[in-house]
Amino acid sequence: FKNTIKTIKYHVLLMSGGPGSGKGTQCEKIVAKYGYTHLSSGDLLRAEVASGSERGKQLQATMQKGELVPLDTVLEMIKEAMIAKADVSKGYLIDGYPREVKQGEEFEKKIGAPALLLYVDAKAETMVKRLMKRGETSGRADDNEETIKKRLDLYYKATEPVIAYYEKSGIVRKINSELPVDEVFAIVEKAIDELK
Ligand SMILES: Nc1ncnc2c1ncn2[C@@H]1O[C@H](COP(=O)(O)OP(=O)(O)O)[C@@H](O)[C@H]1O
Ligand SMILES: Nc1ncnc2c1ncn2[C@H]1C[C@H](O)[C@@H](COP(=O)(O)OP(=O)(O)O)O1
Ligand SMILES: [Mg+2]
Repeated sequence: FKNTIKTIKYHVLLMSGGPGSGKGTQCEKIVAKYGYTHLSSGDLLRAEVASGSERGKQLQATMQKGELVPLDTVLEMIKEAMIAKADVSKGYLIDGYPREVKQGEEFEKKIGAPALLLYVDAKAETMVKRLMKRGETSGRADDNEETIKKRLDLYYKATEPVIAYYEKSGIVRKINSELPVDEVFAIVEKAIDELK
């Protein structure tokens, strides 16, 4: 694995922001326009849960509490998914990782340096409102009031420092996600088009 991952020569974009800020929504639009490979850590974890494996059961319990699953598990999943797409990928869009500074450090060590971090920013009040609405239909075990509160707390405590960590390398672009989806995407497009 180690050697394979080093041959990845395309852009790696990170999508960061709070729960319900609109990461997944913007990722879908990015994939449609730019053809990047979208890897959502949450989706990868939920797929493992859906498989019914023993590991999946443990992950489900952690996610239901709004806590972070072990770093090694999620990084290994992302790495494997990246390698599986290495031949066909035009670039990678990593959604939901890193969620803590340590995850960022390990990513750099084991995979490489990202080209851009899109910081999808919305107010806490907005995020809660969107997640409660999403919860009406998402079927997600973590889209309930109690877990949402924990996820938000953890976001401010563990994930926001990740953004400060990457700001030092000048790759952070802040995206105002209070705007309507298409207006948010216009800002995203600008940030991506500046690459190269
Ligand atoms: N700019 C926006 N304006 C209004 N609603 C939005 C916007 N972006 C996302 N949403 C809605 O908010 C909810 C959470 O979005 P999602 O993309 O799943 O966020 P995340 O992946 O960051 O948790 C979804 O129901 C989505 O339709
Ligand atoms: N990088 C990561 N490290 C640890 N746990 C993670 C993780 N990414 C996702 N998880 C776990 C904990 C999260 O609360 C849960 C859902 O993640 P998600 O689908 O990315 O949420 P959202 O899109 O609402 O921000 O999965
Ligand atoms: Mg998401």
